[in-house]
This record gives sequence, C-alpha cells and structure tokens, in this order.
Amino acid sequence: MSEQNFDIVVLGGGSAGYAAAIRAVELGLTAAVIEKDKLGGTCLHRGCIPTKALLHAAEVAEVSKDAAKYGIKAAFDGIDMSGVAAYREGIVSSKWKGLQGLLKARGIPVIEGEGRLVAANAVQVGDDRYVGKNIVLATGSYSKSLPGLDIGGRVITSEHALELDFVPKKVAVLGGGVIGVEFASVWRSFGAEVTIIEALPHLVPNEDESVSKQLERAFRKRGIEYSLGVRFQSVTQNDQGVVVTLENGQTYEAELLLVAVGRGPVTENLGYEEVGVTLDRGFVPTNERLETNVPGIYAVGDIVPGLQLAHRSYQQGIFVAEEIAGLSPIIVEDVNIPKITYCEPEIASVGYTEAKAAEKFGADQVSAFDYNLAGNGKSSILGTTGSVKVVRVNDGPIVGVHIIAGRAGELIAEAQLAVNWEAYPEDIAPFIHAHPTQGEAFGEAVLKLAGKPLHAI
Ligand SMILES: Cc1cc2nc3c(=O)[nH]c(=O)nc-3n(C[C@H](O)[C@H](O)[C@H](O)COP(=O)(O)OP(=O)(O)OC[C@H]3O[C@@H](n4cnc5c(N)ncnc54)[C@H](O)[C@@H]3O)c2cc1C
Repeated sequence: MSEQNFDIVVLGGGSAGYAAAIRAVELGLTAAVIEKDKLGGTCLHRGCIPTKALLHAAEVAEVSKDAAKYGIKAAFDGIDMSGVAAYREGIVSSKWKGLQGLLKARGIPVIEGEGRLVAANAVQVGDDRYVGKNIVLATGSYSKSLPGLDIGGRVITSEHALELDFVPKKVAVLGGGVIGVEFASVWRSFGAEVTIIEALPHLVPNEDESVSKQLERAFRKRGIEYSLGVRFQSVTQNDQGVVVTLENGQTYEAELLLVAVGRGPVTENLGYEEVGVTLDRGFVPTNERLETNVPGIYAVGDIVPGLQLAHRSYQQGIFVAEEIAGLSPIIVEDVNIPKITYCEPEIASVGYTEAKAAEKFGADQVSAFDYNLAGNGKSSILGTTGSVKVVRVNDGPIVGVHIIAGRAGELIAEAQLAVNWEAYPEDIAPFIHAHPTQGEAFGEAVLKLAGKPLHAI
C-alpha cells in the first residue's frame, strides 16, 4: 500500500473536478485527480460535446434540405450515421487529448481507478491511499429513470441514444426538458417521427412561459408531436418496438423510448456517509462556500443540488480551489447562470423569468419587453425567427433575459454580463451593437426599456 500527499485530492475528473485541480495548481497548491473512466467526464464524452456535434449535424441536414431557398443547388440524400459518428467522435477525441495535455502540462497526476472516501482527508484507490489537506468530491451524475421503468432493450437513456448507429423511424421521448427536446430535435432533422411526453403543462418548463410556447409552436411546425400535462404510466416492449401508455389511457407506439427525466447524483457506496458527509436524496448539500458538513471536504458539480450544467461545474471547481487557497471568491447564484437548450430553435436564458421576477419584486415593480426577431435583419438573413425578452425592475436593473432563435446560445454572453453586473437598461442603451447582427435584438429591447425605442414599437 502506498500513500501520497496533496493539498487537494479531487474525486472525479469531470468538468467540476478537473477545473478544481487546474485552478489549485495555478494558485501554487498541489492537486491530484482520481478518475475511474475518462478525464472530462459526462460533458466531454456523453453530454455537451457529443450531443452538440449531433445537433450541428442535424443543422447541416436542415440547411441542405433548405438549400434551394438560398438559391443553392444541393440535394439532401439522407443521413449516414457512421459518418455522423466519425465526426462526433473526432471532436470528442481531439478535445479529450487537449484536456489530458492541459493537466499534464501543469503536472497534475490523474490517477486511474475507482476511488472511495475512507477518511475525512483520504481517498483510496485499490491499495493506494491519496491524502489531501482538503478533499473535493466531484463524482457527477447518471441518467435517472422513473420508479418501475427499467432501462434496457428499446427503453434507452441519452448515453445509448448518442451511440445509436441508425435513425429510428418513430421514437417516443419521455421528458420535455433540455435533454429530451435536444434529442427530439436531432431525430426530427434526421427524418424520424418524434413524440415528446411531458408531465408538466409545457416543454422546457423551467423557461419563461413565452419561450416554452414559442418552442411548442416551432416544434409543431417541424412535425414534432408532444403530449403535455399527462403523466407516463407504463411501457411494454417487443421485437418491433414499444407501446407507451399514459395515465389518461392514451398510447403511443414507437421503435424506441428515450427516458430523459433528469439526472441523479453519483454518491452511493463511495464512503461519503461512512465518513460523515450528509446526503440529501443522494445529493451533497454544502454551505455557500461549497464545503460539506465535514470541514475540509468540499463538493462541486452535478452532485451539488441545483442546476446541472458544465459551466456551473467549472465555476464551482474554480471557486473551491480559490476558497481553499484563501481568496474568498464571489458567489454566483444559480439564477444568474446562463442556460442554453440547443434544439432548433435554440433557447438561451439567464436570470428570472417574467413570472418569477413578478413574484420576487412585485408584479407592479417589473417591466418586460419581448423584441420580435422579425425586425432583426441578420435573423431574416439566417432564416430564423423568435424573440429576445428582457425583464427589468422598474427604475432598476435587468433581472432576466430569455431568447429563442437559431443560434440563441451565442447571444446570451452579453445578457449574462448585464444580469450579473446588475446593469440598468439605461446603462447599456448608449452603447452600440454592430449591424447586422442578432445581438442588435438585445440592444433594441434594452433601448425600448430605457424609453428610446428604435425599431421596436
Ligand atoms: C446528454 C447531455 C447533454 C448535456 N449537455 C450540456 C450542455 O450542452 N451544456 C452544459 O453546460 N451541460 C450539459 N450537460 C450537463 C453536463 O454534462 C454536466 O453538468 C457536467 O458534466 C457535470 O460535471 P461533473 O464534473 O459534476 O460530473 P461528471 O462530468 O459526470 O464527472 C464526474 C466524473 O467522476 C467520475 N467518477 C465517479 N465516481 C468515481 C469514483 N468512485 N472514482 C473515480 N472517479 C469517479 C466519473 O467517471 C466522471 O468522469 C449535459 C449532460 C448530458 C447527459
């Protein structure tokens, strides 16, 4: 049995874990990462990157189907899933190589193997013990299912969906949240018939209702079916496919059922509770400095209750390293973290929805303006519609921005700065947005809220 000592031992080498190690070493601390699978975790290998490659392939399919609209002669002749897989895997492996290089260049050891917390300051891998002045738990998340709904055969999760080497003819998607609508969007572009089943009254139910409604209209136009506000009851499967039954007795036949009902924390049987770390429904609660109830043990990423996003994970990793180094980093609340749903059309948002802002600040204290992209030149050129909604406190800051449009994700960077810096529309109004850009739409909404509309009425 060997023992090695570090300032920080990180259990889990996903977005949260490796970010903590990199920042720690930048600050002059020593750190090691323990990873049982592949450095980069869910985001790089099974999440953000491969799914966005699929979504881009889907966009290329849509553009090629639509080429005549732009006067371009091109014929769409179907999807070659092995080509799509090669493109997707190429991106993932180049990013993976780059990431390994980043850690190597900083001298951060990546210990391969399954780690277990064995003391408040130690993680064991096989016979070897890694002792840290501080421990950072970063073991991530897995695809959840519903009670009684077993994954297997034709009932699949996003991990299986990514690896499919064929386009299903007909697919049912259980869950109209981010992962569900992204796969629905890809499969529809690839030619599948898709039905989404969502128990809540809207698709992407955490978004501003106006955005959810626009997505529902856009999906309907694209031929994506959905059933809202009715719960799933059961599924049966046979050689041909699945039959999904809802609580209202409605049934759907499909070749596959994708279960996209959220992600649970990976915290079982890792020694957390034995060492005294309190769990709450499997998640690891922390104080606002991301320290667990056991002093010196921190938790970051998807195991911490709240938004499960890669950029939140990076931020938490960096935060914890700086906290341990005594820098007192600033806290970013979940509400101020930008979120993107990469379906077509894309959705991007930050801050409070109009309804939540009204609840928090009072309905008569809040104003919103929803700028229709029909008035935005660049959006017309790109052939996209949608809107940019800005929510402000009257005589106060911008507290929410909600965008739906092709490439909406690229527009959220400015909005998240405005929200996090608590900018007033009047602060931003004098500044200039380049023309023609989709970014002008945010400028137009801000001008309107500042009382000097240009192209908005
Ligand atoms: C289909 C899909 C699409 C997504 N798309 C996006 C997106 O577009 N944008 C976005 O921001 N987020 C996206 N996410 C979410 C994002 O992937 C996660 O929020 C992020 O990966 C969480 O990082 P993490 O470090 O907490 O966990 P993970 O990335 O899950 O990393 C945890 C790591 O810990 C390792 N581990 C676990 N237990 C042990 C152990 N005992 N010993 C050693 N190692 C262990 C695991 O192997 C894993 O590598 C997506 C997720 C999915 C599933």
